[in-house]
Amino acid sequence: MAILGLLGKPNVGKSTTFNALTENTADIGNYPFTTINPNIGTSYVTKNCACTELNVKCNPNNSKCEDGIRYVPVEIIDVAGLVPEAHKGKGMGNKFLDDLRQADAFILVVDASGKTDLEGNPAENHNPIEDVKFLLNELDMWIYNILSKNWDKLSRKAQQERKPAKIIAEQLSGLNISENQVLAAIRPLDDSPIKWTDEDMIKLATTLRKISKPMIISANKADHTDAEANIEKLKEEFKDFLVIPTSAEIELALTKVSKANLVNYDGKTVVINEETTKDLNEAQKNALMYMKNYADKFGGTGIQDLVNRAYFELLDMIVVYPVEDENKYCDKKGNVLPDAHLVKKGTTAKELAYKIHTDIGDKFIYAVDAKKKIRIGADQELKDGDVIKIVSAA
Ligand SMILES: Nc1nc2c(ncn2[C@@H]2O[C@H](COP(=O)(O)OP(=O)(O)OP(=O)(O)O)[C@@H](O)[C@H]2O)c(=O)[nH]1
Repeated sequence: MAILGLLGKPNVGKSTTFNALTENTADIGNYPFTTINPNIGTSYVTKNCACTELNVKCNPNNSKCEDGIRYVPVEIIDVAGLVPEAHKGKGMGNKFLDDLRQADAFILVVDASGKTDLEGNPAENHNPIEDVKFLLNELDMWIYNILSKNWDKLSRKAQQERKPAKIIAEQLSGLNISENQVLAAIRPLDDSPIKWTDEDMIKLATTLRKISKPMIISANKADHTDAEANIEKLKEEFKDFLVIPTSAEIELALTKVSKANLVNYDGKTVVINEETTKDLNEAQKNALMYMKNYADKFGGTGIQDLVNRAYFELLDMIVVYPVEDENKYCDKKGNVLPDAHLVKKGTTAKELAYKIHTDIGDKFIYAVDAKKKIRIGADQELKDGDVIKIVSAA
């Protein structure tokens, strides 16, 4: 399962983002994560549930469905504030950078209001472009440090065995970089690894970071009056990145008032509950109105978009529904569309079988596309929203 990492300097709203993303997840279902690390939390992606298209009522098990929207659990890791030179150990940098190793994609949180300097201290007119640049540099230097450990010895070995990509992929194991990806990354370099300069190695680290750690920029504190111009600057400067304006503070507050039944918030629009809010004081009513106006104007706070776009666009994942009965779309116990699985686009029917159980994969015979009621073979690639029955001898 892919993990999303939240990354940023101190005081940009990372914890607020993390809390907003993980606040509402207690009732999602039996998610498969067992971690007890306090900075790892469960959030979810949202997707139109297959129950609407099939016109059935579902009984989710590993996820939740509300008003035709499926909430599929995902893991988020919050990496404590990064400061410049973290890769040299500044501000407990290396511990945090090691946490990052686990993440498959990042949300890079910046303060779009420009009210915090590079170290996270209060400031005026700080340019958030600088924040993105230093964070990317920290990541590059972190990979460079791993890459260059024992490089004298390793480069000679790579030279002798003529397998530099294999040796580098091993050196970076844990970063999820395949030998083929390394091969593409080292193509512009000299054939002899012992001739690679420090500059070559830093460039290689940058290329490998781009390959292995895709990222979205969260332009947070977008509710602040000074944010708009900075958001435009970020979009202009980082055209290759998705830049999403967010207000973690409003999202967290909306999640809480929604839990308290004061509003109905579906992630996009806010409906104030007249009944439960009638005894609130003027200031409280104004606060609700302010949040409602913000969410209505921007179609939400951007926070859920971060997760959805990270999984569906950066990581290129789709949602599929394994079932045991292709006519009733249910499992053995009669639960309709019980499980929603997030899988990489390109996953085949047999690979899905392996994700369900090794035995089911080993003894795979064929699969059925339950929507079309047709048989599909082991190598058939699944499509988003597919409902799949696996037939196996297990
Ligand atoms: N206006 C506004 N303020 C925000 C927003 N998100 C966070 N803040 C405020 O920014 C400050 C820092 O937020 P945190 O979530 O603690 O920031 P952090 O990045 O986790 O900071 P560290 O824990 O030091 O790494 C707090 O005062 C928040 O209330 C937002 O969307 N809008």
